[in-house]
Amino acid sequence: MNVIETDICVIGAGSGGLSVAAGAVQMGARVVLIEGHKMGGDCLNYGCVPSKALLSAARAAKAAGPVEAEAARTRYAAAQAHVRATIAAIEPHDSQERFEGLGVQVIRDYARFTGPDSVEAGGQTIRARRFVVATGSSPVVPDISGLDRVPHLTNETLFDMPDLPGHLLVMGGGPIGLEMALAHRRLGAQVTVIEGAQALGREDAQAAAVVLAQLRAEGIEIIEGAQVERVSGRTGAIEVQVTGGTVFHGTHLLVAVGRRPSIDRLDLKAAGIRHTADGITVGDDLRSTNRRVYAIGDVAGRGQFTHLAGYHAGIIIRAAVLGLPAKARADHIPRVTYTDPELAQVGPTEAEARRKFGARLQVLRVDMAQIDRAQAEGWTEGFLKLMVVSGRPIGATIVGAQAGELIAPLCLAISARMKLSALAGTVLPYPTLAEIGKRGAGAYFSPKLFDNPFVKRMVRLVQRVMP
Ligand SMILES: Cc1cc2nc3c(=O)[nH]c(=O)nc-3n(C[C@H](O)[C@H](O)[C@H](O)COP(=O)(O)OP(=O)(O)OC[C@H]3O[C@@H](n4cnc5c(N)ncnc54)[C@H](O)[C@@H]3O)c2cc1C
Ligand SMILES: NC(=O)c1ccc[n+]([C@@H]2O[C@H](COP(=O)([O-])OP(=O)(O)OC[C@H]3O[C@@H](n4cnc5c(N)ncnc54)[C@H](O)[C@@H]3O)[C@@H](O)[C@H]2O)c1
Repeated sequence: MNVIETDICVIGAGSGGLSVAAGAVQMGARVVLIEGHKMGGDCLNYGCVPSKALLSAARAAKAAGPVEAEAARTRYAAAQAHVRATIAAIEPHDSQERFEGLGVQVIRDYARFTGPDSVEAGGQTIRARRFVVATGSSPVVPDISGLDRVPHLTNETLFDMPDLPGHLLVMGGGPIGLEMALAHRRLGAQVTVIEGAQALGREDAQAAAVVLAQLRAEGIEIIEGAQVERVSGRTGAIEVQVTGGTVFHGTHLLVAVGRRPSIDRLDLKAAGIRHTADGITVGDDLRSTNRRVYAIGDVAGRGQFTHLAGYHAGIIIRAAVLGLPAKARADHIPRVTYTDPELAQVGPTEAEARRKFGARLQVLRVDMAQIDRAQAEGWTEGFLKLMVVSGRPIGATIVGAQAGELIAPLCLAISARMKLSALAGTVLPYPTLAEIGKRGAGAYFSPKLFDNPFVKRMVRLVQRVMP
């Protein structure tokens, strides 16, 4: 068998793996990149990109107003075409040709470890100084009675549906379930979300309530506390039975109940790499139990976001390419659910911050309705919560129009561990929605300035003596 010797061997050409490969090769390392399926991974082909493209088409459909069934089907076909066109526009950036052009040796096959310092793929053995496992995750299809016999969709098949479903049943009220529920509702389907616990249960409860109320107002049925126990039927006539015996009827079923790390094909044992059900076990340095091997992105079990995989890639470049010490932080990683309104979070929620900081935590709240631009646009639903400890922001929740954009300056402030005074002192254009962050920071200083007897005495004194 042909043996390739290299500096860095990256397994998985998705968000994390591509970033490591591009960075490492451009900095002078020899890089082998192994991909078993599509270049670009989940985000480009089955995740962020198609889901946001479908949501965009759905927003346009809502703005255009309701149409008859036949027109809705045509509109759905156009929305799917927009999804394909968006992927096609981004694809070249993640392509084999581009990476080979950068000097990366690309092997198209599934890789498996054959020892602590070797993997096999494409009929070749690859020995590397460092390995980076970036194999991502796949949809969980739970062991529910009947599900193995009933046709169901996941994020890997949803974007290829030939026709608009009449009534989409969505199992799971997490970000995938709710984003796709909204997209399909706006494109003309009936939609029922069946959630075993609480929809958006990981999020700030007040913020989640704002989103859920709006989704229900758009006609999406959201059932909470309803664990799916049995599934039966066929495409066109599907029945889902939940705890308590209630049965929901629909034409199609989307399973969106979480993700599992993609490790089955890797033979991790052969390389002495330990893992749990969440993913490959790594420390803050992202090193596995085999010191030559790092794990990043979804497969590292520390969160499932493209920007997290990209951040991990930067840590690897520092550690494995430049040989510098590097540790991954987790306190500044944002997330956004792209419903309407959007829900954005960076750092801990109020409840998480209270558990950690107790009485040291101060929470500042600004309602969207207090922002002039929000009034002008009619986007008054939602709020900002700013979690502050010792004069520094440590977390922020924004729910409302464009929350995903509005969270950016707070991500910067938390990531750079800036003081609130920096936010409060920034001059922002008026009238913008972004003023909400500055208003939150201002709310921290207002009582200190305006309700302070010492300040009032000082001002009286200054006014008396000032010529
Ligand atoms: C519907 C949906 C919407 C999403 N929306 C967002 C969003 O809006 N924002 C966001 O930040 N995140 C979003 N995500 C999450 C995001 O897609 C993932 O966090 C991201 O893709 C993880 O990147 P990764 O590099 O870890 O894995 P991936 O991008 O999944 O790449 C892993 C690659 O490894 C390959 N592979 C697996 N096993 C092997 C092997 N043994 N050998 C060789 N190759 C292998 C796979 O084929 C794949 O190409 C969404 C996910 C889904 C499912
Ligand atoms: N906008 C984004 O950034 C974005 C979008 C989509 C996905 N993602 C990533 O992908 C991950 C996975 O998303 P997801 O929505 O699949 O998973 P999730 O784990 O976030 O949510 C799954 C939901 O399904 C429910 N559930 C589980 N079993 C059930 C059952 N038998 N019956 C009914 N409900 C059940 C859970 O209670 C949970 O609320 C996310 O956590 C996120 O990291 C990110």
